[in-house]
Amino acid sequence: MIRLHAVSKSYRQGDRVIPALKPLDLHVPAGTIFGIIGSSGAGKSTLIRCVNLLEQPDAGQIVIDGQDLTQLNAAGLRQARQQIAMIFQHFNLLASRTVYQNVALPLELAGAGKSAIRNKVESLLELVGLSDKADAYPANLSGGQKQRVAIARALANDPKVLLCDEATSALDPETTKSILTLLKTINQKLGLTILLITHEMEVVKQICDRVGIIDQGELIEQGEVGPFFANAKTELARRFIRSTLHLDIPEQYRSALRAEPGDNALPLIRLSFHGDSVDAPVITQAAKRFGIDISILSAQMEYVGGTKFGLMLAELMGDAEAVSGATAYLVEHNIDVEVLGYVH
Ligand SMILES: Nc1ncnc2c1ncn2[C@@H]1O[C@H](COP(=O)(O)OP(=O)(O)OP(=O)(O)O)[C@@H](O)[C@H]1O
Repeated sequence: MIRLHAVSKSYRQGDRVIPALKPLDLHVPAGTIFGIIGSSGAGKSTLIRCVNLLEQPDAGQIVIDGQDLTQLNAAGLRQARQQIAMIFQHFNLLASRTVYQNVALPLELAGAGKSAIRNKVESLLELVGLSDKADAYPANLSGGQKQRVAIARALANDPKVLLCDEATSALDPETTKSILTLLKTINQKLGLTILLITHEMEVVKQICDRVGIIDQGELIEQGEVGPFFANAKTELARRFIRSTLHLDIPEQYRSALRAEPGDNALPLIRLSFHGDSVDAPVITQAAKRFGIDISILSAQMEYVGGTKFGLMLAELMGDAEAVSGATAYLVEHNIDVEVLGYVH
């Protein structure tokens, strides 16, 4: 549905050239939800704004539903954009119009008749769960309700593609969940293709089918969400994945933790599981093989896209040689091991 071929973009500030996107290919299959994740300044906004030519790329092709947008004249582009809706972090509603009038606006601009507009707006407000707010003004709505109005408005012209520019970044976690659930419902009910950008891996985890990670204008890794979470290759991807797991060191350990090993000190380690390592009984095997005890302080396992991954905090108890043998054994079995310190 969406194909980008060798799309690149730089900004110019006086004599300075700021590269924002290096030549980049992307394919978002019809009916899927594709999430682009990256840190601040990585190029996410530039990328999504290039997809509907809000930002003009320097080079490359942007093909939506078989049509190369870069080849269209102004009228053709206006027409093509009816198929590509967009929602934003700050909702961009018109403050002087009611909810009903905001959703009706694209239909009015497209020249629809009054009764067609009424039918469409009513069904859209029902879809987003705001039928009772038709006459309210944006100022009297919560952030989540505002985003629901923006979604209804975006769907008014039956687009094939929905672009979401950090659509949940201004919302609290509960509201974020409900908006993401709504986006998934729309994706499934209407077969809408969704491309979203976010800096939160939770968003990807909750609704995306595929994910791409962007760093300094480059799409450095992409794939289906399950395998991506299970076997991310780049350190940046692994860092984003770890950010969805929340394992704190218990306070009593934190205060006893030292950076240097010493006599009778036990290493406290963080194990990251991904891919095949999760199902294998590697922990017990390591303990048996090297004659050590492993005390698990806390663990979090997650299921994403049908695969498991997770983190564990554990203390290794045994002599130094056995502990380092066991650590190497865990690494050999596809587990990332990080020594957080030594408990004295
Ligand atoms: N209008 C502009 N003029 C000059 N440089 C720009 C402009 N817009 C973006 N940039 C630069 O391009 C690079 C990519 O910016 P972009 O906004 O696409 O990143 P981002 O991943 O969306 O970041 P954030 O999450 O902070 O919004 C950055 O180095 C940014 O400073």
